[in-house]
Amino acid sequence: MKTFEQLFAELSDKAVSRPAGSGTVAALDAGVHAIGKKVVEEAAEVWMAAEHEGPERAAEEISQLLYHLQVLMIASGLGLDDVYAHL
Ligand SMILES: N=c1c2ncn([C@@H]3O[C@H](COP(=O)(O)OP(=O)(O)OP(=O)(O)O)[C@@H](O)[C@H]3O)c2ncn1[C@@H]1O[C@H](COP(=O)(O)O)[C@@H](O)[C@H]1O
Repeated sequence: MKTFEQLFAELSDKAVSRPAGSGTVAALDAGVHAIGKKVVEEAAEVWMAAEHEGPERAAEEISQLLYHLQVLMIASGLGLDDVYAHL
């Protein structure tokens, strides 16, 4: 288990170190357009899970949406504080 901040630190490191086989590196190389499409797809899956599939599936889909949002943040040059400033 990891927190939002721990995952963001891990993904930020991977963006720099670019380890072989990393899905995050592949997503970053695909670019903001492709990552954005993934965010929209995952958001729809969150909605469907929450409405039809129960809390456990909703939690799983929400974790995936948070992951893709973090990849989009990194691809856009945004840090945690840039987003937290608006919460
Ligand atoms: N938390 C996640 C995470 N959540 C979601 N995903 C990605 O999102 C996909 C889930 O999307 P879908 O539900 O659409 O499943 P899918 O259709 O089978 O996936 P695709 O065919 O679209 O890739 C997964 O296959 C992963 O590619 C994640 N990929 C990585 N992480 C974590 O990110 C860290 C870095 O990962 P790597 O960069 O791969 O090393 C590690 O701690 C991982 O646990």
